[in-house]
Amino acid sequence: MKISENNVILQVDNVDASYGESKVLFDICLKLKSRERVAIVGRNGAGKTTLLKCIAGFVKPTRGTIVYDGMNIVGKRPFEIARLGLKYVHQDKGVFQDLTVKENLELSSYATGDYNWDRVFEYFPKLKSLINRKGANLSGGEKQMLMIGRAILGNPKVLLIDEPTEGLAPGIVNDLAAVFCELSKASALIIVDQNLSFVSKIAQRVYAVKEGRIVSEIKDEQSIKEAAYSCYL
Ligand SMILES: Nc1ncnc2c1ncn2[C@@H]1O[C@H](COP(=O)(O)OP(=O)(O)OP(=O)(O)O)[C@@H](O)[C@H]1O
Repeated sequence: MKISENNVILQVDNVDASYGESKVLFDICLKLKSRERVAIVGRNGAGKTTLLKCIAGFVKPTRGTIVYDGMNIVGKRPFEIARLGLKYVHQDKGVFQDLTVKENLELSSYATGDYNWDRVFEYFPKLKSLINRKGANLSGGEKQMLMIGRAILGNPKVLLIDEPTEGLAPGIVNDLAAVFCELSKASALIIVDQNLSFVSKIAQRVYAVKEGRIVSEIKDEQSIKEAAYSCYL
């Protein structure tokens, strides 16, 4: 592991990104320390998912650098970045619908060489009882558990998680908050979420994004919720 002295595992500097002629990210700079929990908030279409996709290699920035574990990863392909230990949990994809929970986990184990499913079941005991159920027949919350469970195989250093609470009941959202705090003992997390009460429970720092730019960085836990609202105005 090459984590730098100040413990920064991921550093994004001056990143721009476009879809064709349409520029959606402007001069994005952010950093993430080892085992830190950072949230990104902002309105629909602000560019949050695009930012995660740039970091994970699905969208290539038109400018800037993304240094992960001491290495500029711009231009690397998503599977290469995942193999280096930086995993992206998509907003609505990631569970193979026709495969069972077991088969879904097997695919990730095959890719990572990590067959320690006990760790997955420690975080998400319910998955054990659903082991033979097909992905298509899982509830939204169960799918979310499976996607995160798959992502933690291989012990990633960084997890990027896109809208984990979307469509989930409040009880499950609370459980997820506890799981994320536990997960961050092993991996640093960047979570994109519009649920500000969830964000204020889990995030140690928040970046607010508006129209493709980071408009504020909020470090004070007391004011995370209040300040995060500013990017919705
Ligand atoms: N594949 C694409 N091709 C063209 N434009 C895109 C594509 N994906 C996203 N966009 C546009 O880029 C902008 C940023 O989208 P992005 O999905 O990153 O925003 P977001 O903040 O994650 O939004 P949401 O909260 O609704 O998921 C939006 O204007 C969106 O329409």
